[in-house]
Amino acid sequence: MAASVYTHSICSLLPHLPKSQNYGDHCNVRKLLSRILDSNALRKPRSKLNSLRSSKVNMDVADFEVGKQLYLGMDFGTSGARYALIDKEGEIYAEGKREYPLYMSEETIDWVKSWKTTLFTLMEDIPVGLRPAIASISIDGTSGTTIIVDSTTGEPLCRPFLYNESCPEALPIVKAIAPAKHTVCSGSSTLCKVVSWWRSSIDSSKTSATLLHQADWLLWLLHGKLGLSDYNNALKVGYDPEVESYPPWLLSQPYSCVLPVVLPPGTTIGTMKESIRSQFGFPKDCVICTGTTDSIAAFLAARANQPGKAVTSLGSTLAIKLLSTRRVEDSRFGVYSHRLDDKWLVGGASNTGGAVLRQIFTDEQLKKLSEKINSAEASPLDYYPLQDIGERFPVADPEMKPRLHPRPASDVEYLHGILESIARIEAKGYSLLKELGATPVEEVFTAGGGSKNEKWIQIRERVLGFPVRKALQTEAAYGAALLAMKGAAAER
Ligand SMILES: Nc1ncnc2c1ncn2[C@@H]1O[C@H](COP(=O)(O)OP(=O)(O)O)[C@@H](O)[C@H]1O
Ligand SMILES: O=C(CO)[C@H](O)[C@H](O)COP(=O)(O)O
Repeated sequence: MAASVYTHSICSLLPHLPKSQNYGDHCNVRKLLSRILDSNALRKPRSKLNSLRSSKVNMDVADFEVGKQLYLGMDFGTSGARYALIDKEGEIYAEGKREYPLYMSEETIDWVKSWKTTLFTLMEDIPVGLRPAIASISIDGTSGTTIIVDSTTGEPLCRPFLYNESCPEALPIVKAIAPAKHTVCSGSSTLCKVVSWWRSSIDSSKTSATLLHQADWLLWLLHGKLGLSDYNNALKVGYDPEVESYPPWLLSQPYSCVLPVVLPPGTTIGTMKESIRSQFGFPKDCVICTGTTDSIAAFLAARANQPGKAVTSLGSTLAIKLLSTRRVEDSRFGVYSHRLDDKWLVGGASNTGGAVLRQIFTDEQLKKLSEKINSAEASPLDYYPLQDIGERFPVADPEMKPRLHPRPASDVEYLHGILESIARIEAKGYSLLKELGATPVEEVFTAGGGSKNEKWIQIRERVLGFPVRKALQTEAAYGAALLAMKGAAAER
């Protein structure tokens, strides 16, 4: 028992490893722990582990026009959280970011405490002089990050299941009830996580539980109404955004009692809790709106509004979103469609991406080495960059192994090979969407931390074969702020 508890606790340390994987035969648990504690994010001495901050006020508060309304978006990504404060013209008044502080208890990261602390730390970073003008707030989070909470208190009943964790033991049960190739038929789906929790929890928890996603839970902290989600976050538990309801095959399950009420993204839920409002100096009519997922917020930020336009989020993970007039889903390849008003955002999320780069290079090294890459030349190196075993898209294979060798003597060549290999995965993703019937891609905008790498954009344009450029707004927090603006407009 001790071993399994310990393994379980290590699992939450290494979110990129499948939850139910038997670490006994994969690696020494101590080695896993030393790896996460040695990673970039944890190199600072414990005393320095308070969250690192950067923020920018783009307008002089003294010039702020009285009566003007501002809209606050917050993005809770993989490695940290950001906020953007904009006006109705989309002008950024202030923005900031915080890395997640790591709270350890018995070798386990307390992600819920980290996210909650980061939420209120970000709110403290917002210039006091601008807070009275904030009309509405929305939040995006990582998709499929699942928190089962007590329906009365909102307190988590177990540790969260992170976005890229997999519960393969639940997959046969889900496949037995869902239509073939449905979005939930993936080990990393929210429904597999709910089934996994349901099978392992005691009866008393079952009757008093509610499912929330990361963004839902953070928004609940601000508005205080439990059990509300949006149809982007709820997609992977089985909600059908086309008919705006859960399907009968899901409602007939015993665990359907935990399912949240689902609203469109950017819907006003209510005003901010008075205790928080008065503590931070927000206005009495500041409304909290339903959120979305991080890669959809990044798409919204890019303002790509024509079918055929796409956004690739080069964050910790590679997520692609193509605006299509046709809905496509095929869990065999990790392809699903999110609804965006009357169109569909077709795509998927790979486990490749920036987090693999960060395991090998610091951001400063990435910048310096990238400058030396000849982006016009194809790299002969063929990798499949993953942090560890398991891939979600464009191949849904929980057993896929990372391939990052042979490593050349030159770090410039090595980085070139990794960036080009990730570009090939991106290209495979877009050609797969076309094969499955989505509107063919014409142009790709780039969001996320990797969007600052001009050489990578040039490599990707060569590999993809169509125009690739950096989005005007590359932060998902900007997209969440646009959702807040939508919610406030609906209130007027
Ligand atoms: N110059 C760069 N070139 C390529 N990738 C970069 C560069 N700078 C940062 N990154 C990558 O950006 C990622 C962070 O992007 P971000 O959008 O903040 O991620 P997330 O929100 O998913 O945590 C890191 O994993 C890092 O490797
Ligand atoms: O990789 C991820 C974290 O960054 C998420 O899976 C990402 O949100 C993609 O999910 P979705 O396509 O549902 O937005």
